[in-house]
Amino acid sequence: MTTKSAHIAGKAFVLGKNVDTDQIIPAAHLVYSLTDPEERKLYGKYALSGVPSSESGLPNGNIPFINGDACESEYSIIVASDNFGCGSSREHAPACLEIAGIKAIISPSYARIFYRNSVDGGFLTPYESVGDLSEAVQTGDELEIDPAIPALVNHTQNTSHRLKPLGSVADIVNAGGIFAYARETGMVPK
Ligand SMILES: CC(C)[C@@](O)(CC(=O)O)C(=O)O
Repeated sequence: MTTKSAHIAGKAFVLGKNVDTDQIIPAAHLVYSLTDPEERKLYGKYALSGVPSSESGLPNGNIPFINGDACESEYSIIVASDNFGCGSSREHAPACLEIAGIKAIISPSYARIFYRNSVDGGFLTPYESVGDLSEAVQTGDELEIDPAIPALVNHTQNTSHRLKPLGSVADIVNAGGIFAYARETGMVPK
């Protein structure tokens, strides 16, 4: 399990507000095994497949998150508007984004269940932005997250933005999830 709050760098994929779990991974795709090495790749292939094409990558949309028959995205950091991960409690939502190669999400706000699934499952790091950055970043921008500040650096636009500290979930994120954290802290046997 990688240290989830280390320096995360990669290309941005921008989304709007209220991206729900059915847009992230439509219910029809909840049939694949998450433990079978080959089947689990399909979660990456269909990640964000429920996002309306007109909103995919914004501002004028129609930017594919996954190209062709690939199961991994060229993008590593999602920058979205408010209320990311709303809707159902499916853990497949953060899981499919991790399988597709997403390391972190930046949004002003999250649905609580999606946020905790992301952290506790060690799937990806959900950073809260200070304000909505979905119009300050463009899909394809080269980003880097400095966890020490924390801050988002946009190397393409030569800008930087404050992020809210991870706070109480930092130790769980750094451990790579709640089970690793529980073993590390002796809450459960190693
Ligand atoms: C059980 C799962 C398929 C669920 O029904 C759970 C939920 O609705 O929170 C979903 O749609 O994600």
